[in-house]
Amino acid sequence: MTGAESFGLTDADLAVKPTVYAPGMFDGKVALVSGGAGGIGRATAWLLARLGAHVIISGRSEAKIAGLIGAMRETGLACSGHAVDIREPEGVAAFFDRIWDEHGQLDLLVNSAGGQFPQAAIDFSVKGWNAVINTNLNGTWFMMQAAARKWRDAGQPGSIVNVVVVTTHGLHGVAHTVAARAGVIGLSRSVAVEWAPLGIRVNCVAPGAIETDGWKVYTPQVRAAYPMTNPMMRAGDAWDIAEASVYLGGPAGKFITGELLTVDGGGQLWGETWTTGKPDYFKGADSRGADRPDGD
Ligand SMILES: CCC/C=C/C(=O)SCCNC(=O)CCNC(=O)[C@H](O)C(C)(C)COP(=O)([O-])OP(=O)([O-])OC[C@H]1O[C@@H](n2cnc3c(N)ncnc32)[C@H](O)[C@@H]1OP(=O)([O-])[O-]
Ligand SMILES: NC(=O)C1=CN([C@@H]2O[C@H](COP(=O)(O)OP(=O)(O)OC[C@H]3O[C@@H](n4cnc5c(N)ncnc54)[C@H](OP(=O)(O)O)[C@@H]3O)[C@@H](O)[C@H]2O)C=CC1
Repeated sequence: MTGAESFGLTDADLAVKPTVYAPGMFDGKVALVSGGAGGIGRATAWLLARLGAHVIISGRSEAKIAGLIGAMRETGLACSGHAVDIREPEGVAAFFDRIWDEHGQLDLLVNSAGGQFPQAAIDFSVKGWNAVINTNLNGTWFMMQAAARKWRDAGQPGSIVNVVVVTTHGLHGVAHTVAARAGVIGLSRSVAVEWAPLGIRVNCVAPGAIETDGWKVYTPQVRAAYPMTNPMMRAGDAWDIAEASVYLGGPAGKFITGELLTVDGGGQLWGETWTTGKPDYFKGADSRGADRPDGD
């Protein structure tokens, strides 16, 4: 970790971190990264720009976007950005109009905007549930549909990568996001078929514990236990997800669509993820208490 208030890779790291990909791989291409000034989106934006793409960065905060654009332009990379709330379909549609006005093309959309707060599902408020579903399911869909309409109307091919969450085991304390991301995964598989005739590929990347500023919603005790989420006994970094997204979304993935790539250090096979802390119940039989309502 880089300090008390900031987690994960810095712009200085991202400007020089070695990559497995060839320079110039995205020359002449335009890529859009939603949540592009966040941790995973930021790494993806740096990687795509370093590989030659003009990268468009979106998010809600103008200030965060401006900071990233300043840092990337200082190193000579091509980028631009706009504040767009993915939950607003009209704003999203206008944003894609602007992209086509300015560039006349888009080759890759990486949907990294998203997030949730940790809470026991039984306590979710209606507003909290809606905030997470609207952000992660509806917002991702508005971005996907707006991109696909532009590609269809322009007769251009395109590629979408949706950054989701691992949904295959009972991820504790974030049931709202698991519901939303399972929706995105199902949606992606369906439109991978519907949009194949349009030359549009749609894939998902499911990160495990990846150290970013997104971790600020978790307590220090919860964060300290994230290495226990997988058999490698460590967190991943945003570059792991950026390189996976580029693999699926770029030329290496040209025969891949409707796929989900899990990048979690083996966490689906072994590990424990407790986003609100490990409940006494799961610490062993002795801590269950005699009054457990198990029907016995
Ligand atoms: C292995 C790790 C697993 C995954 C890790 C990652 O993904 S990390 C990287 C991912 N990055 C992130 O996760 C980034 C951090 N997450 C977020 O920014 C938000 O969770 C968001 C994505 C929903 C933002 O949507 P937004 O701007 O609309 O949100 P808002 O702030 O305005 O709240 C709306 C309503 O939600 C409710 N509510 C909110 N918080 C809590 C809470 N703690 N407690 C209870 N309830 C809470 C509340 O009802 C609130 O309304 P109120 O009562 O205030 O009137
Ligand atoms: N880090 C991890 O361990 C894991 C992350 N993920 C997922 O990966 C994705 C990226 O996470 P990460 O980079 O770590 O988190 P961050 O919180 O660092 O980045 C998420 C970005 O999403 C943007 N965002 C949130 N809501 C909206 C919205 N309504 N409209 C537009 N932009 C929005 C935020 O930008 P702004 O503040 O400007 O609105 C923020 O920069 C998320 O979907 C996350 O849930 C999944 C599993 C694990």
